[in-house]
Amino acid sequence: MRIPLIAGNWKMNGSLALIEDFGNAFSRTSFLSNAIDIAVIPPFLYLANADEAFEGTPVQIGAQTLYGEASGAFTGAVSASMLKEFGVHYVLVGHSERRTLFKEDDAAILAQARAAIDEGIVPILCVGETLEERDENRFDDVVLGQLDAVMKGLSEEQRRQLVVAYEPVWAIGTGRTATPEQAQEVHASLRARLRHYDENLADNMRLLYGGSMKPANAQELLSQADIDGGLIGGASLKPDDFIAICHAAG
Ligand SMILES: O=C[C@H](O)COP(=O)(O)O
Repeated sequence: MRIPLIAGNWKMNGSLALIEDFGNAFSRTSFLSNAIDIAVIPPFLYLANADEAFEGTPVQIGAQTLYGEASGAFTGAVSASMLKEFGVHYVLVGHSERRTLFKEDDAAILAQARAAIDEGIVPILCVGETLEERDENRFDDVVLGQLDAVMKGLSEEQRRQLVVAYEPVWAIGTGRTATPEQAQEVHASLRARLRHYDENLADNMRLLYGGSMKPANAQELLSQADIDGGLIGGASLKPDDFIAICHAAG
């Protein structure tokens, strides 16, 4: 019912050579094309090369962020229509690194999600609690608050375009993965909250897990009832690892 999505967020890593390596690796790999969706999310500068390198493979390209305005005097920013021109299918919004390092707040994240949807790009909304918030048992409030901040600002039709990624901040790049039970607990809360908006939406929305997912733990995480894919950081930089995770989902 929900097609798994495995998305590799390269963050500020990679090179033209790595794009080529991935293009070659995916050309040699066979997937059942309708069993799983796959995205590679490199830095902006490599999007055109990635689009070309992944031609003929099931991989779609994604962007790591965008700006919530259509055009104008916003030095350094990139709009949804520009991403669309480069064949971008997904865009991350609200990644914890953008929230923390680039001070993006809920209003900015909502504007980004709307701008993406208006251009037919699928926003992957990232939500997640810090270690302190988990230790204080506030993770549900934090994560559901981040979800509501975007859901409340979207129309029913717009909500249907969204993918959500739960990424506990304490598990990102730390090697410390949430246990499958911890991840499933939060995913179940997210899905329950989605039911307040629309039963059908809750059944169909894909909820990804992110945070130190790797070939060794992917299968167990992905077999949880409410985990519909992964948002992979470090392990998405090695073709063999990333492809192994894709196979675990398919
Ligand atoms: O966007 C990806 C996440 O931040 C996870 O990163 P990680 O797999 O390196 O922990």
